[in-house]
Amino acid sequence: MLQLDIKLDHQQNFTLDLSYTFQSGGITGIFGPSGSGKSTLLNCIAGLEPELNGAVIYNNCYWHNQQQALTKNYLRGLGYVFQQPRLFPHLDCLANLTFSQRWRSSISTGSPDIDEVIHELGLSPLLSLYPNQLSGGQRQKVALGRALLSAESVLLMDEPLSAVDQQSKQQITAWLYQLSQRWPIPWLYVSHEINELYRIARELVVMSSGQIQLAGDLLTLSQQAHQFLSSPADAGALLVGTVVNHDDHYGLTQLDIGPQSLLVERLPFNCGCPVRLQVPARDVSLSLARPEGSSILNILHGTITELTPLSSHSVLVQVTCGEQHILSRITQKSKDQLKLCNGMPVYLQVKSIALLNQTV
Ligand SMILES: Nc1ncnc2c1ncn2[C@@H]1O[C@H](COP(=O)(O)OP(=O)(O)OP(=O)(O)O)[C@@H](O)[C@H]1O
Repeated sequence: MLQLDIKLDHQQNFTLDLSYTFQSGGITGIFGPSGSGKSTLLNCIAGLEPELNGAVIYNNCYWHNQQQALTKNYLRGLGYVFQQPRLFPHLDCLANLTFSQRWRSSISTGSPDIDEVIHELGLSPLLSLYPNQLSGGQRQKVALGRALLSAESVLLMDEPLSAVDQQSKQQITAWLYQLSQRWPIPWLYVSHEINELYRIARELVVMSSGQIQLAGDLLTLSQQAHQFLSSPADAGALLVGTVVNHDDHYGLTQLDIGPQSLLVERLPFNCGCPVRLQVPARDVSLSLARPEGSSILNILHGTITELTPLSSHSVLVQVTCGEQHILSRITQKSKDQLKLCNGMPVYLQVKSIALLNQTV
């Protein structure tokens, strides 16, 4: 457990001021606009902010109290992936990966060994290469591996996959999620991509102007996270479903989301498997009567629970279906023509559904 009650002034331009407890086990996603203080928060934990005031307490041990660092940063047992990979240029990949292992006093339960890190990050062909022989994405993977192999107490990850291609990103986030389930240490993961956090996080912290605006269980907070997106086009709902049936003839899988079902492209999971799904708001349309003769397979019904103007021309509509919420982005004109308001029953046509994670 990592407890923070901290304050930091950066030359009177910016103040970080927050109190929060990061639990062990499961990833806490840190989200917020540029300049909201996400990196500064990680640096405070890492002992890299000399002006820090307040308390940083790891498992009842004060790392920092008031204006004094009580545990040197290299003795905190941290794994830290910085925004820039910061590899040692004179060491090859293998030596970079293993560099910090010599400082480890113990190996924490559930942590990965070097073979697993090399395999999961696809580093085998790179081991004898030097940082200047690597692409940006490859350098980031080595930095991630180095952090995972050096961490004993806390993992700090500042946009660790921002330079990695989409396919590798999906594979790596799936692995990091599994890892976070078996390795019970606090794990802070900064990303600008809310979908990346929807894939891996258990908790979400949303920051703005150096303060925490929202914090708690990811599934609960995902309903409000769209307020903080820089682009409304990214808005989408996070849903939890369960595999109930496969239709091999049509290559489809049926997922239950509460009392209603969705059909998605055939998934390689057994019945009963829980999954996290994302439904982009731009791919959900609304109608007052059940649509007939549509090629869209997924038609749900629910009740409007929130209407949020996104601009003078578009509106984000939250529709509650059982205990889950789906977002639909429509035009202001459609909203006016249909006379949509809170409490109104509507049908939703869902055009696309993305699988985020194989488990909840
Ligand atoms: N050493 C410093 N001296 C003065 N101001 C700083 C210093 N480091 C950061 N800041 C300021 O602190 C604020 C928060 O910066 P920080 O890097 O923590 O934001 P962030 O949320 O991580 O942003 P991004 O998402 O762009 O990485 C910014 O206004 C920045 O200009």
